[in-house]
Amino acid sequence: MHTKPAAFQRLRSGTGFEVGSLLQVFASLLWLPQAGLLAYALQRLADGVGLPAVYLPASLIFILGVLRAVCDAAGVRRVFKSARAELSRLRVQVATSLAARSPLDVERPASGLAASVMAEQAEAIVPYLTRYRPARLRTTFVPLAILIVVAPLSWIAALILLIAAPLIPLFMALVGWRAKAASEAQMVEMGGMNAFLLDRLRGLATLRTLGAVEATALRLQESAQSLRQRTMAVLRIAFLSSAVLELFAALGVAMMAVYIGFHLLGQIDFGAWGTRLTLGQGLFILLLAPAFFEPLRELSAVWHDKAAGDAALAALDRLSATGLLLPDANHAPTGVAAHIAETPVQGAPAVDIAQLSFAYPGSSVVVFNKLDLHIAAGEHVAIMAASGGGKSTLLSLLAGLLPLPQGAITIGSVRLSAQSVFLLRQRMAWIGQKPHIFAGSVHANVALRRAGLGAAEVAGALSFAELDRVAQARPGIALAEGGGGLSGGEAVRLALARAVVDPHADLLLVDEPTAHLDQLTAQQVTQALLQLAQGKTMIIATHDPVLAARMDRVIVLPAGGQA
Ligand SMILES: Nc1ncnc2c1ncn2[C@@H]1O[C@H](COP(=O)(O)OP(=O)(O)OP(=O)(O)O)[C@@H](O)[C@H]1O
Repeated sequence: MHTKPAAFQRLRSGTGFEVGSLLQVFASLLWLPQAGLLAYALQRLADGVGLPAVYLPASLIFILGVLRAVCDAAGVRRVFKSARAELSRLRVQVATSLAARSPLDVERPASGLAASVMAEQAEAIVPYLTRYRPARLRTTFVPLAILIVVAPLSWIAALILLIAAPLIPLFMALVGWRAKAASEAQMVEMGGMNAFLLDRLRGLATLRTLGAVEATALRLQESAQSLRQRTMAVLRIAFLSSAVLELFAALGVAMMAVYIGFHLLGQIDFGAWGTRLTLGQGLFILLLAPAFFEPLRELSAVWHDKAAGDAALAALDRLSATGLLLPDANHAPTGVAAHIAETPVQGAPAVDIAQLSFAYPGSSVVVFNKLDLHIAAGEHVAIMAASGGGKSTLLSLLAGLLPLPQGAITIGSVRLSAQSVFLLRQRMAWIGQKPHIFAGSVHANVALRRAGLGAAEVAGALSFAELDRVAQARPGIALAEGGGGLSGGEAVRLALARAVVDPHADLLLVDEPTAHLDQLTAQQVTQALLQLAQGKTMIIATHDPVLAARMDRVIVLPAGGQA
């Protein structure tokens, strides 16, 4: 069964669309009085009444022409503006649903694919809304209006239109199925290629050192070739459908011309309800015949816009499919700044974990089974366990980056829940072993556009993290995506600087800060961390016994997470 994508059902056709599309339909319908006046004027000329008699109809034709152009332009403008607004709304919707997914969700769409669908493929929705939808509305009204006007003059003319017209949508529906499948295949290929390209570009250094650049280039070439074939398939269907429609439309108009011509010459004297058509009436029908097929031809020309639009909506839907969600995915906070300002400063929080059980959805590994832990306010603890023992998972659960587990996590006096997690996150700072560095200046990477962070605060934070002596870490220096330009230890210290400037952070969650660092750098990072953690609660996941020894307490997670 053919089901429409969910985004399609959510697609809003607000008043802008309706008014705009109706204006375009009205503009098309104005051709009827124009054609009537034109036929009348020619009839009068043929009657030999002289040129002055046609001045009035000619002026009216001109006025109607101007009105038509104005209505059409206004309609197109309104529809276009609404379509762009609708596209922005859909993008926000998809971005929100992507942001609601846990960063630990292994099924999250690849960044390249998400970027390609949201930025590039989603654009196909605009022609779908601006061209296909108004064309469909015109096809509903204009041929019907022409049929109603022509039928009382000649039943044969009406019959010709009636027979030729249904063949067109019938054929289009058949082609439409193929067109949609072809467009979907093309978009999947395009998204796949973008995802592959982005992924490999990120890992170019690895590929080069392992001598795998050739093989990657070959794979990319195959992908490009496949995309080319799929694009050609879409174009072939688009050309085929247009060609067939043009044929039907041309045949319909030709049949009408033959009938009217022979009727006016007296060769065919039936079909006009027992009378004979005048020259004016014949011309009127002849002028309307192409206008009858016009919306249908237009619909066929934009048929592949519909197919591409449907495919783009389906791709957006696949992106917004729910996966591993953040606890507050369905509790979008409003008035963020106000919330932060309202957060009472309570001093470092204690952390209580009671009967905590957790397994990743779809995984048979039980990471925690009824774990109990108490970390006192202001305490600095090291969490140690074998690799895969759940250290990072515990920190992620505390930070509300995974769905709520069974059992209770209480931070300060507030229990972690869908409602509280947003506010609780305001008082946490997360420092990971591989902090994400955005492409941009060091200043931007530390400030992260947070309110109230000027040059002085950022400089202070860099000095605290002992980055002020590193030439590559001056505030104005540009960093490459992924931290290019900084060493591993410098990147961790940059993450420290990010935490330093956060006045609300009194619970530090730190994931293996000294992993892969040399002894001296590890010592510097440890020192900076301890300094930062003064008066704050700090939980560090680590394998490093030297770092662990500097903490107030070491907690070893047993296998299976059972306390
Ligand atoms: N995103 C995920 N989806 C499913 N399972 C996961 C995910 N992340 C980790 N796991 C699994 O959960 C368990 C705990 O992993 P976790 O990363 O918390 O361990 P860790 O103690 O931090 O390990 P390491 O010291 O190697 O960093 C492991 O069995 C791991 O395979």
